[in-house]
Amino acid sequence: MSEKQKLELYIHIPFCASKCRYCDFLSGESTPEAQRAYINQLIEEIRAQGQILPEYQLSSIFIGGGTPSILSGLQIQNIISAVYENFVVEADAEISIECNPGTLDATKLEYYREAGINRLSLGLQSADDEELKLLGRIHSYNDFLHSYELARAAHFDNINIDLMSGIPHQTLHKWRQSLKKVLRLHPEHISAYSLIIEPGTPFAALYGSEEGQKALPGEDEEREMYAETKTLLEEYGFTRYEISNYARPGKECRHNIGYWTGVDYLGVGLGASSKLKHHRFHSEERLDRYMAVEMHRDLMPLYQDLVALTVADEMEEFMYLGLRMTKGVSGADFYDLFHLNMFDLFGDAIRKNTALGLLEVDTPMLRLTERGIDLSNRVFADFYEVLPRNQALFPDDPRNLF
Ligand SMILES: C[S@@+](CC[C@H](N)C(=O)[O-])C[C@H]1O[C@@H](n2cnc3c(N)ncnc32)[C@H](O)[C@@H]1O
Ligand SMILES: C[S@@+](CC[C@H](N)C(=O)[O-])C[C@H]1O[C@@H](n2cnc3c(N)ncnc32)[C@H](O)[C@@H]1O
Ligand code: SF4
Repeated sequence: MSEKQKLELYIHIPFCASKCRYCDFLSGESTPEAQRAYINQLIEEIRAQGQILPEYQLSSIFIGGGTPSILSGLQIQNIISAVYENFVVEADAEISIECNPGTLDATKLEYYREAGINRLSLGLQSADDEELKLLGRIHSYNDFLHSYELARAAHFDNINIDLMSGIPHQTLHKWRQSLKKVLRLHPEHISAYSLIIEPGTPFAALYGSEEGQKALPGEDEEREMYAETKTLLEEYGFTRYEISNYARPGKECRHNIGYWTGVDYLGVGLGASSKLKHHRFHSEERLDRYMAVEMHRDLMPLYQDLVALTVADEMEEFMYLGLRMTKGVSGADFYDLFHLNMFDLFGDAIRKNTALGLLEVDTPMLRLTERGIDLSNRVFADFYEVLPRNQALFPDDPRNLF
């Protein structure tokens, strides 16, 4: 029997208790009936996808949202059972679920464990109650502590905590206080994101204008927060392995590493993104239309913005996604995948950014410098749509026809 290919599965749960004021992810309030109907449709989709992708086996499953922990433990278990019934799942697969503080209880956690979930991601965002209120979160720091203790009591030994810096009126001191409170709990993983003011959110109306921006920490302060995060977390035994992600040894998130290293992934549920068989697409984003897809008949109505990736697209992705990781990208891995020399192919971008002190070469690795991490978007832009898209470069690849 031929060996199965590696696939990661993302499962989207688009429900939240209430909408946070900064968030533009695909999620909203709903009724228990709507949630039940959605889960039935999601399970139909999982069945249908399992049937058309028999050549794959799952190395990770990530249940994200929205707020997956708003569902009952049994509902989550039913979703995961459907995955096991329709896909081959590797024995040591990483199975994560995102949980919001204040929505967990011991029973839900018991169901999660029984279902095989082995990693929890808790969205704390801030350990300061004033900041939580300003963000529009439903929980207090004490609610979070309670959820965290329940998770430990249920023997979860791989817990991530999401935090956000750059919150309006946040100072370096306050950020440090949040980090320290969290570090005292000894989680295995911390994601520290910078708040992005997303168009169309209440935060965009409040803080998007020139006047509003004055409430946000300035660029220098943000950079200081960033530097402080690394210093403090390293003191506590964490390593930064990606621009926003820190882990204790061996606790890096395998699912997210897959996104940055070009592993195929399938997203199921409303608006989920996929990269599969040299194509990129995402699922229908409108709930009524998602619910109307006849999963057992034809999945095509589900797929939006389907694009075929050329070899050049995949080479560029290898660079600008791989460079997000602090260890960088390997010229040897590039050669194994594409049979070309990464340092020649991207010579201009590499020379320019090494001269600027933003990239460093440590053969066979190429990685961002500390300064390069601060200015990563500038570096990534030099690897985006720079290769020629013609037959001459890759004469044998059938994907050039696209
Ligand atoms: C989409 S949420 C889902 C998890 C869960 N509902 C929660 O909020 O805790 C995943 C993470 O994205 C981050 N996030 C959401 N909106 C963001 C924004 N505008 N800027 C930066 N990070 C954001 C938060 O840290 C959040 O924990
Ligand atoms: C911002 S990340 C947070 C991960 C977290 N820090 C951790 O270590 O587990 C997770 C969010 O990204 C989004 N996401 C991840 N994979 C996705 C996919 N394939 N399609 C759509 N959204 C996705 C979801 O909104 C999910 O809540
Ligand atoms: S709980 Fe998470 S997904 Fe829901 S609105 Fe808030 S940040 Fe967005």
